[in-house]
Amino acid sequence: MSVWTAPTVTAPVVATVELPGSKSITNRALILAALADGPSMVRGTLRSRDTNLMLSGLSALGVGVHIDPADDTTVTIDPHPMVGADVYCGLAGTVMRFLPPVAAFADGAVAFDGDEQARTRPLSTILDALRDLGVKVSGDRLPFTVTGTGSASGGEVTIDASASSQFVSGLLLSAARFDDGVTVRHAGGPVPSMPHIDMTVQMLAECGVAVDRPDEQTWRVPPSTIRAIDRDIEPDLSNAAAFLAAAAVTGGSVTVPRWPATTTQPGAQIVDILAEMGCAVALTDGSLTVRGPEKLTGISIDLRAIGELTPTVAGLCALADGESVLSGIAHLRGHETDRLAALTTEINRLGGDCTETADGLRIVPRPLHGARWESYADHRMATAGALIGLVVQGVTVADIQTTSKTLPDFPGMWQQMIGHP
Ligand SMILES: O=C(O)C1=C[C@@H](OP(=O)(O)O)[C@@H](O)[C@H](O)C1
Ligand SMILES: C=C(OP(=O)(O)O)C(=O)O
Repeated sequence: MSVWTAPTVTAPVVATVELPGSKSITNRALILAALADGPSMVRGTLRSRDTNLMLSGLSALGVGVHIDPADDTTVTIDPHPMVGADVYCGLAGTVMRFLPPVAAFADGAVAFDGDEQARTRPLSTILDALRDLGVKVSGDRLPFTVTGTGSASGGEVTIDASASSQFVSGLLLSAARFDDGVTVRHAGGPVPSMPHIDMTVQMLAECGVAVDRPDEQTWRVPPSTIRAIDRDIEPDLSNAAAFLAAAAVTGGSVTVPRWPATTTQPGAQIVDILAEMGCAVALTDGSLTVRGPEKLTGISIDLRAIGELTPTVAGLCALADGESVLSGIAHLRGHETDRLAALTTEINRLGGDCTETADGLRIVPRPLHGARWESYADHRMATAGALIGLVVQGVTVADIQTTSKTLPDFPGMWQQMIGHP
């Protein structure tokens, strides 16, 4: 496993950073296009491990996937009758939770597998839901098999989505194709990452599929046609967060072009977090600029809706003045790794003071020193290590390549940002 020496800067970072497409929007767009009533073109497609796995999975199922040879971010998806296949999910939550409902419409057995670490991610909720909707499923976690017959009855299902919003999104994305549609009711603790469910609902609406909300806990999708549409994918704002944070910790200035004026991406909320920690933020002519202060202040914040920002925010807190408390994120124990344990171990290894609470982290800033920062196959752990390493000498990050889960060339982009080609 490669070890990467995180570059340290002695001057404020001043840069403009172009971000590739959003993972969450890309993988939804690909699923919807595969289930649509004709070919669709997706422009600005993110080409990273998670989205390439989605493209491979769809292609194995028999869906036409045509990549423009002149621009690999332009992809045409041509729906065909689907067949039995082997599908590899890697560590991608969006693949392991969005594709099994699609497999219900294949004619044959679809065998799913994934990385070793993926086998412990919560999955049984959506597999049980599929069984309740009339789909044949064997297994409760990776590896498992969905045996499709070309159609499935659908109907009403009650699930506990408190471990992941992706259970709801996965069912909704395919719901219109079930004979009776699908009604998903949530019963359990609070659902995390609600903006990601709003993203699903909005993208379905763009394809002509209306999602009815009889109450806060219920989503109802009648059987209907998913219209083929062409889409442009927004830049990935959760990935932008690590680069904007570089301005915050160095007192510098980072600009991200093509920042959407309105978005369902929860990553957009990094702007409010950085402002609360003392940064100046400005959206000018579609570009977002963050200017870092002399010293960041700590923050107390409930991150339940925006959990995927946690590693970046925790990195900022470890470098801020004053205590920070991050709450509402117990479900991060089921992300790529147990992120609460991983952040606590790694921040403390550098001399920091991070404690796990029942549903989050308490971080008290301490002077940090260099050490090896482990990534746990988690792209956001790796970028958090790079962030701290910008201002703490001697930080090395294990397995920096794991960032390719959602960014094709993080090390290159980071070096370019700080002006070290
Ligand atoms: O639907 C999506 O695209 C996502 C939903 C969230 O998952 P959880 O609800 O499991 O946190 C988020 O953390 C993940 O990165 C992407
Ligand atoms: C939780 C994440 O990913 P996944 O889509 O694999 O759940 C993430 O990207 O922070």
